[in-house]
Amino acid sequence: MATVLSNSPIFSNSSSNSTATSLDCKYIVKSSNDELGDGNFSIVKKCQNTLTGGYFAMKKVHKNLLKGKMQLIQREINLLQFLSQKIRQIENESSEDSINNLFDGHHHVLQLFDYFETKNSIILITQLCEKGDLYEKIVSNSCLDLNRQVVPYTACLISALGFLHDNDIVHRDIKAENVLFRRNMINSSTKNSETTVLDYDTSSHDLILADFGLATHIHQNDPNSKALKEYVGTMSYIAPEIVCCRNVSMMDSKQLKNLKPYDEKIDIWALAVLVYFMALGYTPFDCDNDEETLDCISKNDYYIDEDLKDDPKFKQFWDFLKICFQIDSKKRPSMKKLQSHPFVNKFFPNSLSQLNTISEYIESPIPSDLTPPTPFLKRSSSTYSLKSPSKTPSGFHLFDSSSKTSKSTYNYSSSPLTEISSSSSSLLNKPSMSPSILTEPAIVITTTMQTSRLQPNLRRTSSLTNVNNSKSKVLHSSNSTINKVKKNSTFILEPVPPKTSLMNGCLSTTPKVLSRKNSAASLVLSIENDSIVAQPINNSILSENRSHPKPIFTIDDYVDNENNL
Ligand SMILES: Nc1ncnc2c1ncn2[C@@H]1O[C@H](COP(=O)(O)OP(=O)(O)OP(=O)(O)O)[C@@H](O)[C@H]1O
Repeated sequence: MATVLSNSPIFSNSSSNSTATSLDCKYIVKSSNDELGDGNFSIVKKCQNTLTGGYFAMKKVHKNLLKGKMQLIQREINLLQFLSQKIRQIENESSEDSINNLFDGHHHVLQLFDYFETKNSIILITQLCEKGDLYEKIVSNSCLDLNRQVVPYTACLISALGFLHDNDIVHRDIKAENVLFRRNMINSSTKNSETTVLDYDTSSHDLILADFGLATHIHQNDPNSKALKEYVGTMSYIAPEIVCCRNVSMMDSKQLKNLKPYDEKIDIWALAVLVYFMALGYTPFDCDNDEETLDCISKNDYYIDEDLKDDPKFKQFWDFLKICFQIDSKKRPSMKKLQSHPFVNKFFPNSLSQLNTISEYIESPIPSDLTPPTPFLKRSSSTYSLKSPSKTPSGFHLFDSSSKTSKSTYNYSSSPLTEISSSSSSLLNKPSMSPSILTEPAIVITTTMQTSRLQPNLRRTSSLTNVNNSKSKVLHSSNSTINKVKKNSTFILEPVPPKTSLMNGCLSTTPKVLSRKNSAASLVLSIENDSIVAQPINNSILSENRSHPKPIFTIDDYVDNENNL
């Protein structure tokens, strides 16, 4: 893995930085409203490189949130840098045709362009994905169209994960919230002249897998590494083998030794959960409480809607899920094999010829006693509780998928993470199930369930102002139509910014925020000798600012004022 940060003071604590020389920041945030999202550790804003004019996403992680866990953000940067180098290498070595292959995995992995450290924060500059995320898309539409959206999105995710796995990286947090849609690079004139009609949602071309905060290398050289025994991920999406790691921090050395490390197949399980969520609008294993959910995951006990079970339109969908939801991870197919599944194989003309039976997708045939039990319906209206941090050796804890909806507040410190407040909303409203149902799975469908199956996150849905719901032109699909759009692919990689325009891991002044709130200022920012300086409007390189001179704040001022972090 590439070593980064060697020439930088990055990740030292702020007090020890006080004597370090810092460069002027080469990025600005143009408005305090330019927030793209936030996570448990970060706030993400749109920014502009002041030397190139290029737009990026700026992920700002406050050092206070990382006390004692600096290695986590360092691991994320190392992985992203490693992947970005791989992407460029592939692009350089590929022929024009393969560069433009819309469903190539490396096009769908978030690129890191730059990173640096300020007094209070670690900052990552990544590809800008300002077209919303998959979670918003699903929730705002109740569910996605199976053929037009779910299938191409799944194909892109298979490719992206295949790319990661080929490079020995496991993502460990595949979920709708971590699938973003990139800024569309095609200019409007090109778009209008495009005559090709496709039978799938072309926003799939812009799909980007993000958030590598939990990603790690699969083949650890260090035999004592505990990374692949960590209890991490998002509750609804974790595989049975992660459930086995639940009490890892309380295990003695013998138990720990007997605990099998998991591998990249956990991403395949999570992918299947996501495919299910896209198609149906609710997740397959969620129950009243964590205990029940974990129990259902361990038993591979997922809900199948009886109305859809025999619907011919869903045949390949159920079959796809069946081969991915295998308790024994070895029986789950690799991403490569999944490409040949009829559910998605029209997007992979070069995939293996179609495999016919489940056993052809897996390493070994499924013994009859391991055939997944008939799933049953579970409903609840509860809020997930977060796991006690003491159970998580790595300092991570298992984040609940509903945290995105309930916006739980967490108290970060070097002491274990604790949930300090939480709303009661839950993605699913499901009634509790009796213990007898647990031991005797059966399909149970009630009218109540049919009407209340999806009551997601009203807060999120009410604020969906930036969801890209544009319906794509529909009709036919064939390899030839896929090829036709290659020439106008959205997969134009952002040009590599010149080295002089990058911060390259150095210690920096905090990025400036150009606020539009107060128009009284008579100066705008400009660049001289790689530094941002205030100067008369007409001389500014930032043409958009000319008619809107703005007061200048640092991003730390903004964040502190907002009490966001
Ligand atoms: N490159 C990007 N472009 C646009 N928006 C982004 C980008 N990266 C992240 N975001 C937005 O910011 C949110 C938080 O980012 P991210 O998930 O990387 O942070 P995190 O602190 O690691 O989150 P989590 O706590 O979920 O792990 C994302 O859900 C997304 O909405």
